[in-house]
Amino acid sequence: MTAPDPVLLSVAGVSRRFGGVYALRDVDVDVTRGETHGVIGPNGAGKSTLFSLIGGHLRASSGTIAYDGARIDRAAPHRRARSGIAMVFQGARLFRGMTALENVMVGAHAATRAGALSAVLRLPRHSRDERRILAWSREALARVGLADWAGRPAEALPLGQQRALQVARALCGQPRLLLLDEPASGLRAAERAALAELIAELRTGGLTMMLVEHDVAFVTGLADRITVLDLGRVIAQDVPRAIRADQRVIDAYLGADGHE
Ligand SMILES: Nc1ncnc2c1ncn2[C@@H]1O[C@H](COP(=O)(O)OP(=O)(O)OP(=O)(O)O)[C@@H](O)[C@H]1O
Repeated sequence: MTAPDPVLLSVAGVSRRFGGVYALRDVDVDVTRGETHGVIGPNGAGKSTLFSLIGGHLRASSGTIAYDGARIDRAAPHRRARSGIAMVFQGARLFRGMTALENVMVGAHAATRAGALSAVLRLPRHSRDERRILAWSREALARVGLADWAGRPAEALPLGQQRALQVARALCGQPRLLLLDEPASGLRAAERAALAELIAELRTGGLTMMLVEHDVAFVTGLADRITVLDLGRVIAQDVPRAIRADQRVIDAYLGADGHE
């Protein structure tokens, strides 16, 4: 028997143009199973574009994206989601007027055939599906440390817990690849630390993740490897310690003293 390919996601030679401007140019990124892969770069470097290409919300102008050994670059976003790619979008909203648990259940419905709309409308559903979704959702809430918040209105949660709730929503589809787009933005130091702990726990549990962040210290503390983008190109790809010492990265991004 052959061992499974260690690479879960392979972005190869990917470019994306908007008009005459390259948002990404000839980008290669491999994410191995179980890895936490950081993506950093200054404003406009192409980080969000890369995520949108992986999630299927944008199409590449050229290049290929493979996931679990198969090309996905022509697949619609919902197909990618069902194959196990989950995203926490930058600035994603929660459903107001719903509890934390209901918010997660809507996410679970979106990841199953039951459909998010029937969840929102509370239409009659197969009770077996329903029980399974309830169990997954409770499990996802517990996994992010929000079990005690299940019955509270989502909008009443502090910002740090709202971010954790978004992670729970992504987790309840039982993804194999979780993409996090600037999950720490706007959080205070203590909330950031709690989120970092949550991501570290998910990593220990074997989940493969891609983490886009402006906060370089946040990424270097969590990632196994980091890809640095600048003006749409990969300028470095290495372990965090090497990234911090890389002269091209310091020049482009980190500043002379090695900090952002
Ligand atoms: N829909 C679009 N139409 C035209 N240009 C775009 C579009 N989306 C992105 N761009 C351009 O592509 C480049 C990369 O943008 P992108 O948002 O991916 O960068 P980023 O690294 O995520 O930046 P930030 O850190 O500010 O979010 C930028 O020059 C941006 O102006």
